[in-house]
Amino acid sequence: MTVIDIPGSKSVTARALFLAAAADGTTTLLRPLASDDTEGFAEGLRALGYGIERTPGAWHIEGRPEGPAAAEADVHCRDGATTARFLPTLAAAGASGTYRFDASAQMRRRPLGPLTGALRTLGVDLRHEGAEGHHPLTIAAHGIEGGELTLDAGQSSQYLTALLMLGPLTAEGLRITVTDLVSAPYVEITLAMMRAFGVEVAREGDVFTVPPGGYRATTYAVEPDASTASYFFAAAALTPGREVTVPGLGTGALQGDIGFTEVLRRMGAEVRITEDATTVRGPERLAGLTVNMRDISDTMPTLAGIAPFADGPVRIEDVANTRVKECDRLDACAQNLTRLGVTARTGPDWIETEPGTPRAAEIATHGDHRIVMSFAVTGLRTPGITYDDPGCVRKTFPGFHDAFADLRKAWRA
Ligand SMILES: O=C(O)C1=C[C@@H](OP(=O)(O)O)[C@@H](O)[C@H](O)C1
Ligand SMILES: C=C(OP(=O)(O)O)C(=O)O
Repeated sequence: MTVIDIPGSKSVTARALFLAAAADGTTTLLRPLASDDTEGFAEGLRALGYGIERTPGAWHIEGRPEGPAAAEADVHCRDGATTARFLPTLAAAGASGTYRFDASAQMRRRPLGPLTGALRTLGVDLRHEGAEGHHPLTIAAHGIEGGELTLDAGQSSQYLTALLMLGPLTAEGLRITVTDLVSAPYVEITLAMMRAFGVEVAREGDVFTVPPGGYRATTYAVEPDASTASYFFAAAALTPGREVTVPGLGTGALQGDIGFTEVLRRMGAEVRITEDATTVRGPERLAGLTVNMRDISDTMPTLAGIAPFADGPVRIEDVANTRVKECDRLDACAQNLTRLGVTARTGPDWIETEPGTPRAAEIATHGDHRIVMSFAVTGLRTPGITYDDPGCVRKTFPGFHDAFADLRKAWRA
């Protein structure tokens, strides 16, 4: 059995930073993720005037229920959509101040129109410099009254998460009716974490009612990142008789991406989930399958990376929004599988692969951490895979290559 220590969850760390910054008091965040996305989030908070101190294994955030301390700020959100969507929302709730937000070239292309539209509906003074619904943008904060909203979160659940977290910072609270929702388990993370910071959201079907009143500071332990864990679980699934155990992700895990292990189970892997750990053991043969990954689409590339080794076709459905992530992931997966000599087809919201024997090639990463990490799993069975930008793993897991090399070494021994 190989025990893997997976760094903290990006999604949980980003939410915790937002909630801690807005809370009344100082929050201690245990085992936060230190990666480009979350460092970018913390840097943005500092630019807005929030105090963050670090001690080994912990970040301490001074909450400011009244909003940013800075009267003006220029915030670069890097390549992180949580930063690019959550931080402007936090700043908009401030009593006064003018804040400009920009992001990487890819993040500028990624949409946030339904979120900026909703903020404007709430009376936020928000101006785009270029295309509507895209970075860069400037917000002139003057507090938010609150009220009713209708939101289409069919392209990204992050719009809904941002508005839910905003709710307690408005004078009257928010009532949000959601007409469509993708990546639904991420909203469950949001609701659970808001509860940990003292706010109970009432939910009736598609309607979320968020009370005013602000957040309470707390001590919060970040669980390991379930999407990151998927590469190690997939590695076990690809290696008959090998086991990977990830402590800290058990039956109580907040992240929906732990559901990737259910996909591996359907393919034949043995999966054991206890209260505080998940273990995957590789089967003799991997079965093909058709699977809907709408809820867990960050793990779509992970499955694409091992799909050629299944003994039947693998078809992944309902993942249209993976086309507006760090790259167009459906096209990037198909392109790289083709480079490896594997037959892959895509449609508007699906990808399908045929069984094959990948051969060495350079992976076109498109700057996407998940493309690198997914094809690193393929590389367990395909010597000679290289990447045009291996360093882009820094977005969520700067230590990935070392951790994966350690796994390979352990299994060779
Ligand atoms: O809320 C979050 O932390 C996230 C939500 C998901 O995005 P979408 O809702 O845009 O699919 C996921 O892909 C992303 O990595 C993190
Ligand atoms: C899509 C991702 O990130 P984000 O949307 O937070 O930039 C991801 O980490 O796979």
